[in-house]
Amino acid sequence: MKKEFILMEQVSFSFGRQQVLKKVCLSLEQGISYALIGKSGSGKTTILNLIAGFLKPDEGTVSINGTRVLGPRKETAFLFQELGLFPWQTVEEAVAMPLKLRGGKQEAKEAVYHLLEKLGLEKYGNKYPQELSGGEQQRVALARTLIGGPDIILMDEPTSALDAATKEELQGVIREEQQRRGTTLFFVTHDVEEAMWLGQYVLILKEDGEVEQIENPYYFNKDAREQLGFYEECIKLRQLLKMEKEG
Ligand SMILES: Nc1ncnc2c1ncn2[C@@H]1O[C@H](COP(=O)(O)OP(=O)(O)OP(=O)(O)O)[C@@H](O)[C@H]1O
Repeated sequence: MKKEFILMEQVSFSFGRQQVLKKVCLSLEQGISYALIGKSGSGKTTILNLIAGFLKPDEGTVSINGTRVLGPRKETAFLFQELGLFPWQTVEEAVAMPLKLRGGKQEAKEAVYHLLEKLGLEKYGNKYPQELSGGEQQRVALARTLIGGPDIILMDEPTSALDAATKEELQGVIREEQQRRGTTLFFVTHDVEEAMWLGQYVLILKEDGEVEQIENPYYFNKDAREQLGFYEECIKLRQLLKMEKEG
């Protein structure tokens, strides 16, 4: 039987007097990738922050694997728009940071270079973020997200600032790593095509707080982007979002 891993039950949240989420329910399984889409301002990032434990619900509960989320947990990793790479840290130091914080030393270097190699960054170990392109910086941030073997990765529009080619490259790495590692991935995007490429399920956050879940038949299809059906599904999703805005 399928079992929920991340569970939001009747979650309401307000910033001051502005109610952002009203009785939102979500049930996500372990090892699956979920894309969250919805109109601007509907509360997608707020949901991410609640699962991350950065915000607390006013009402309702968020739990992970049966334990209530009361603050950030070390097995949850994040990749947000602001990458949080420090100008004084080399790529190697940045990627090793999560392991160092947990007390790993020599193993850290090996693990870091193993991952840098996987992400095509092995030559950049001694470079600083400002010496790298936007796409390379994103891959460094992704390496830092993956290094500790998190069981959940939360991403907020991870490719929105990238040009088309770099975006595709990073999406490829994210998709491959998620499928290989079986990490639970939950990400917010404005890009319907990205949702269909990286999400095994696409979740639509609606105005009334309802979340519609659509299974993506193209998720395990490597050639999906060469198929007309893939783009037809994207158009359908875009129309659903538009109806949501108009309705
Ligand atoms: N720190 C904050 N203080 C006050 N209001 C906030 C804060 N963060 C977000 N909001 C408001 O809460 C609402 C939901 O914001 P949120 O960022 O969750 O939406 P979103 O769906 O992710 O939007 P977008 O797609 O535009 O990124 C918005 O109206 C926003 O202005």
